[in-house]
Amino acid sequence: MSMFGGGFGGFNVGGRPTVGAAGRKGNGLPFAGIPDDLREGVARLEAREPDHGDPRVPFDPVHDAGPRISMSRLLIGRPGLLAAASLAIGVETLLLQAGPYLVQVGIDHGIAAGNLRVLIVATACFVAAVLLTGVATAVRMRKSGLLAAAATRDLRIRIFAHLQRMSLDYYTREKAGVTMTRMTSDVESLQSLLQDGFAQFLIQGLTMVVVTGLLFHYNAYLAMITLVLVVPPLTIASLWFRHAADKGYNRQRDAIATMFADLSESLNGVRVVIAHNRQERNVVAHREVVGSYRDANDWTGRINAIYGPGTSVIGLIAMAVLLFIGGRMVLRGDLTIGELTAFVLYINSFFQPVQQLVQLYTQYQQGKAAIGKIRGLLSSAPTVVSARDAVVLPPVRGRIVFDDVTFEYLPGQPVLSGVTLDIAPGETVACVGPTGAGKSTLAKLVTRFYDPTAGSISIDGHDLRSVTLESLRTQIGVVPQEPFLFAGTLRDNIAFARPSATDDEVWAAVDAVGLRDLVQRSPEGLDTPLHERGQSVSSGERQLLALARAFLAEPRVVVLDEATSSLDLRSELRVEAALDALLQGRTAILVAHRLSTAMRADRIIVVDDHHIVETGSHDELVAAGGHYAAMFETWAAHS
Ligand SMILES: Nc1ncnc2c1ncn2[C@@H]1O[C@H](COP(=O)(O)OP(=O)(O)OP(=O)(O)O)[C@@H](O)[C@H]1O
Repeated sequence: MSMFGGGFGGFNVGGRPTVGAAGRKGNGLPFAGIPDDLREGVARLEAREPDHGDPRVPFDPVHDAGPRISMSRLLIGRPGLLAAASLAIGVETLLLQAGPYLVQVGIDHGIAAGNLRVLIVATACFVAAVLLTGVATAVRMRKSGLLAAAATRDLRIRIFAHLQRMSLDYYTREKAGVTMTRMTSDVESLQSLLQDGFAQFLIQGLTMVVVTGLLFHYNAYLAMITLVLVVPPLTIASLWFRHAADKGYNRQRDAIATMFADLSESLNGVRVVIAHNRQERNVVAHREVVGSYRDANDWTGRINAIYGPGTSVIGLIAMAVLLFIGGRMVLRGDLTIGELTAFVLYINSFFQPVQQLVQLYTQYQQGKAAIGKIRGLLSSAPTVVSARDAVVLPPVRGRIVFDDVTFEYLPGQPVLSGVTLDIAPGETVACVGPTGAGKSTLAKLVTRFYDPTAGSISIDGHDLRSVTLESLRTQIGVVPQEPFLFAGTLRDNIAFARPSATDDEVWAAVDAVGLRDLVQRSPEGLDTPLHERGQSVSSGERQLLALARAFLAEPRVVVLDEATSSLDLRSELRVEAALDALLQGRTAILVAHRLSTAMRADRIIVVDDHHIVETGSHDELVAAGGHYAAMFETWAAHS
């Protein structure tokens, strides 16, 4: 098991980029070093640079190796911060309850006894208690804020690492928006719970204990009446609320996830939406989704609206009853006015926590629902993983063998069945056939995006399942049907599989696919930023960039799913020339949508009805007069 930092060489994820040896030699600068008069300024700047520390996320490519997520684990993850925050909470709570006691002392021993000195001391103590409370609150907020930020940062990285680990089928199954919700709204609701929720929970709970003690200290009889009047109705109301809130908050989290999913789909598909005039319908559909979210909120709002004021009324009635009973005790001389005042003030401090705890319970429910969802995500395992005893695939020559391979996306519905194929090192095999025949699926099996349901695929005699995924994928270059470009520079995109590539190597790849023009035309050359998903380049250029990316990765085997979008003749010729350069000396599997591409291959296989129905060179297949010959005839007649 390797830590993130170790796995990525010189870069410590979440921390500062580590400085290379050359950089260190020159006092942090590669060339002349830092002049003495600037050194102090640089030291100051460096000191101010945020240090993100060690994210403490163990990375395992197979499982999420971290401990099971739970509220208590998140809290005790940073014991120092927790201890400091707890201490501040204790001080804050006790100081907050000093007020009514000092009022009682001021009234009974100051005002009623006519002693100004006592009144002044009581007032001064009151002010001091307020100031100290302020300090304790500040310390508590700072420490719990740090605790929450650290815990949620670790959690975010852990979820992200898990998403990197998941196989393709997960992303086909799960909506991107739902996954985004786990990373955003769910983690945020946990953050607010850790930052403020738990501290308040402790403060209010502790306050109730302290105040109960004080009520008994002032008058046990009155305290007993308070408990008898208040505890039974509060318990019944709280049990009801707990049950109702559990249901409500789970519903709310699901509704948020659905809303995000709808939003992200609309944003990703915005071009199609505009082109097909779907805006109005989409608004209607989104209104439905937002409507269910509103309903979920409405439900939780309604139960809060019953519970909150309900407990208030119980508290205030109890206060009125106690004012009457306590007042009679004062009249009889069993209680001083100061004691009654303090008692009534403390009753208020007894109910306020109940009110607060209601709000906190709401927050706790949200956090608990979020933890459940995150735990569900983290416990889902990738379906395609390196076996425990997997070996590193040595450099291959590139012989690929399909041995009686059957594959089903859905149980009982084979997409490929009994496929047997032997591809020689350096051979280019084009895969043709009708739409939906299973050509792309065949290509995905070679890159181990999926594992065969039955049979096996091997490369140079190694079953794909017996070698590590990393070593397999470094030797297989994939050019997908819809090349994806990332927001970043041209260089970042071309050197995606090998970020350490030198400028010369990047330029060699650019030249190999004939993109020098584009790079030279771009305002900042290789450093020109591309827009998200490469929207700022044409689709032909996107394909060429994807080919350059594969070229630079120098794989032994190339799997290329040809883009279906038609290009103008000039672009098509450029793509074909780039393809020739890429395939030179490599084993290649081409999913060919254009017969002109298929014709250039050493061998063509025709996939239809889950099987390879024909195989041979272009001339052989045309001469055989089968499926391929018919396809070729139709194609020739239309071109
Ligand atoms: N993730 C999936 N889950 C379920 N079925 C799938 C999935 N991906 C593809 N299929 C189905 O498998 C079959 C083969 O799909 P595949 O993409 O391999 O076809 P293809 O021959 O490459 O088609 P095209 O020429 O249109 O690209 C299709 O019927 C498709 O609907």
